[in-house]
Amino acid sequence: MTQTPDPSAEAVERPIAYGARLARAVAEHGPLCVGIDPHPSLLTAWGLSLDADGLERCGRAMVEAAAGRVALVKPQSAFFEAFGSAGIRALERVLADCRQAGLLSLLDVKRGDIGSTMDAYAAAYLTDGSALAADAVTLSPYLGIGSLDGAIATALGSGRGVYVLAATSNPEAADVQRARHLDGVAVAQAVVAAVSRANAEELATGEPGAWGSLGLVIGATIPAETVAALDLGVVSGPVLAPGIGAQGAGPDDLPRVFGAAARFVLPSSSRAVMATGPDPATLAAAVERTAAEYRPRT
Ligand SMILES: O=C(O)c1cc(=O)[nH]c(=O)n1[C@@H]1O[C@H](COP(=O)(O)O)[C@@H](O)[C@H]1O
Repeated sequence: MTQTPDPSAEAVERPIAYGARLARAVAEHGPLCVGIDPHPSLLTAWGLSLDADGLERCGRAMVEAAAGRVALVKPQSAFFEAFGSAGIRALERVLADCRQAGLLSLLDVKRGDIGSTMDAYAAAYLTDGSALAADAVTLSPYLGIGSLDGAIATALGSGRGVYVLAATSNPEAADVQRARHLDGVAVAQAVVAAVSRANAEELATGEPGAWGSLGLVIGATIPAETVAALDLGVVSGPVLAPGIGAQGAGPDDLPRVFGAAARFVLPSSSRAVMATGPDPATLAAAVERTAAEYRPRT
């Protein structure tokens, strides 16, 4: 996995690495990631119209509730794409609000394609000046982890990050992710190892002790057999852990699944938080309460 950005570009102006920016935000606010998943049923429950205007109001209200209370938010692109170009425009506004509020955005797009196509996705999501630019995106490695090399280089070169799916929270995932390579290593573990190696290379040239800019996605609901197939001792970057709240996992599941890597875990909750809206004060209180549940006890 190649992850070193173009050295000539670095010499001109080196942006602050995503891992360093994230570690700082987590130190300030705690590790909770609030998901922005405007399901149609949620728009209805919030009294909003089932169109791009409803989406935009919902998404922007979530940014307002999260800003200054958590380190990052994760808009789910699918719910915006479902409304076509007007939905994409709403997503652009939500991302612009994040930038303005100084709130890190992790755009959940789960892209994974051949390398040349990945370069176009990277231009859309990981390049300064793009209307859809986020601080990080989710990527799928299941066309081969090497197919993500170009997107990873683009992310690192612009001070952004990517989160690579390793062991996801859905029950169907085990067939592929727990399968073993000929040498016996589980597919999900090979993803963990490749991302961790790339982080080690990045960190070798950066601030000691900082987080790597490349993350993993490991569901907080994964079963014991999947946990047993993973060695997370090598992790040195963020681990997004969806599955808390609506999918049933809670704070007590994190040590069971992540062990010593728990210090890198970003628990992510969408529906459980959003269900408390739309009243802004109630929503902000739910964000704060959930964030407090996951902050390390001092
Ligand atoms: O990449 C993700 O965020 C993700 C990975 C995974 O393994 N499981 C998972 O649920 N997700 C996403 O996390 C969100 C789940 O939200 P809630 O179940 O409502 O908290 C959705 O946007 C999912 O697409």
